[in-house]
Amino acid sequence: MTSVSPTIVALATAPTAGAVGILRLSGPAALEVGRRLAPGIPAEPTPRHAYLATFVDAAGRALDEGLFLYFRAPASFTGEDVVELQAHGSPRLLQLLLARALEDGLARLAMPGEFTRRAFLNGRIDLTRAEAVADLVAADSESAVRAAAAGLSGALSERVRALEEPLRALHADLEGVLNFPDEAEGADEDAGARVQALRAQAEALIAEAGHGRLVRRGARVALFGPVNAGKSTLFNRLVGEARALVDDEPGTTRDALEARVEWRGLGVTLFDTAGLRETPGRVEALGIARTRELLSGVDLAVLVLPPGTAEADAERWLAEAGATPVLRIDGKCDVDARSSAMTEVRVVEARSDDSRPTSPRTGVDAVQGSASTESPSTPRAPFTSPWDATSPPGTPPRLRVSGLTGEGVDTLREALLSRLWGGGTPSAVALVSERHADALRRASEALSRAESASRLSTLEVVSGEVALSLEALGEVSGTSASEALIDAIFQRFCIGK
Ligand SMILES: Nc1nc2c(c(=O)[nH]1)N(C=O)[C@@H](CNc1ccc(C(=O)N[C@@H](CCC(=O)O)C(=O)O)cc1)CN2
Ligand SMILES: Nc1nc2c(ncn2[C@@H]2O[C@H](COP(=O)(O)OP(=O)(O)OP(=O)(O)O)[C@@H](O)[C@H]2O)c(=O)[nH]1
Ligand SMILES: [Mg+2]
Repeated sequence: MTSVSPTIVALATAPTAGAVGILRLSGPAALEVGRRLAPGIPAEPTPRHAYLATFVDAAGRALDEGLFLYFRAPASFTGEDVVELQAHGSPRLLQLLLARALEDGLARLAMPGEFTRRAFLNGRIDLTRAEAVADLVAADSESAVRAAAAGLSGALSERVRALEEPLRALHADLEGVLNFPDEAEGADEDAGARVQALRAQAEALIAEAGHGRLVRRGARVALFGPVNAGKSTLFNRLVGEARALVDDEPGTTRDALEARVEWRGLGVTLFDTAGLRETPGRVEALGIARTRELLSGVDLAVLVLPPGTAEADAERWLAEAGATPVLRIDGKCDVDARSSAMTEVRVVEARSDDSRPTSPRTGVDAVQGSASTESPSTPRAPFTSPWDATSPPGTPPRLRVSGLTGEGVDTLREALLSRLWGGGTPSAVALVSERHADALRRASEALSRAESASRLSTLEVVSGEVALSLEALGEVSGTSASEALIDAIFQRFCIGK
């Protein structure tokens, strides 16, 4: 395969000015083309040795002085001969070098992802690792970097293999019993149990796809609630900059605003939205319509309620989020509730000598695990804890936050992370993509059919389903990926990768 591939060339670095820019060649003519650009290089250069060389144009005029690297097949990234010219990072200079490399027709421009595709086709990396290369290039948060790096070193690949190998062994056992019933007698005995165990493993991987998506594209969190609740003030506080306009006039925010932050390595896109109210003006109503649309597409909505909000109103605002999970908080908690209070708050306050709920971990608004900076068992004076000590017994405590003073904001951040992520750290995740999850689902479904067939049907049927499951799994690792699937995967890469 290596010897018939045409030689490809592309810039391996971004087409913007940088300290160094790299032109990379892969294929049988890589060295020849490379030496035309760097004639001072010996005909048989030492592999992996960095030569300082003059790069020249077709007329032999110097274009740059840079490093020349040769990797001899198969000990290279692609498994083919690879040559790199590491030049100064002028985009124009690199264009000239690229044009020169193409000039004699010995090499053609690489297609997107073609270097990595060759690494895959030449057996250097499997499909999940090739995908991790693209994930790493696209990573824009620490958790995305770490998860992709884990994928590159084989985290997902190994888990898929831990599924694929026993499944293949099972298939071989079943086929053995079917084809050589005498020799292989009994090899199918525990088939049902083996299938079940493998299916559980597949399901566990599928369950990680949600986290994979969060890590890959970051979480989306929107602040919403009635006008003037202090959403924009809180947004600015969470972002750490005065991004949103704040004013005491209700209806200040019209267009939703977004900002990207990184919390504990997790990328989070925060949205500030137009406040909701019953009788908005025309333009404001448009903003409110946008708020509703946005709420339907986020991972988590934060309902910011001003002090003294009546429960019936709170319920109404809650409903605006539709199916999106909501974390409800009491905003402007620095304001003395008594001055702005409505009846409900007074009723609750009359009971403020009630002991705090024993655990804030129950219910939807709870902070889980060590993420909470507030120990639920520590007794505290009323109004100093970010957790509302005055919540009626039996209801989950609500977080009290002030965007103005910053009170409760750290706890809110942890509560958001814990709701988005649950326990553990965002970095320790296998990046299961939608593509992987889809193939794993098909593998799991086939196993489920195999499992019932093991009770109700013939061994042929069981074995057939196990084979289907293997085929679906092979789409994850690449062992049975079709040309079309491989095309689709590598087209997402950038040129030069
Ligand atoms: N300059 C440069 N930096 C780069 C790359 C590159 O191609 N060029 N890479 C491109 O993505 C990444 C490094 N990936 C690489 C992966 C394998 C091999 C390689 O030569 N593998 C051989 C030998 C292994 C060994 O010596 O341990 C092999 O697998 O046989 C090289 C780079 C990131 N940095
Ligand atoms: N005391 C106090 N005042 C606050 C707090 N947050 C906001 N405010 C004030 O409340 C008013 C409204 O604040 P915004 O942050 O603009 O409220 P909003 O929810 O974004 O309002 P709209 O965009 O109009 O829906 C401003 O005068 C803020 O200074 C807070 O935590 N405590
Ligand atoms: Mg606002």
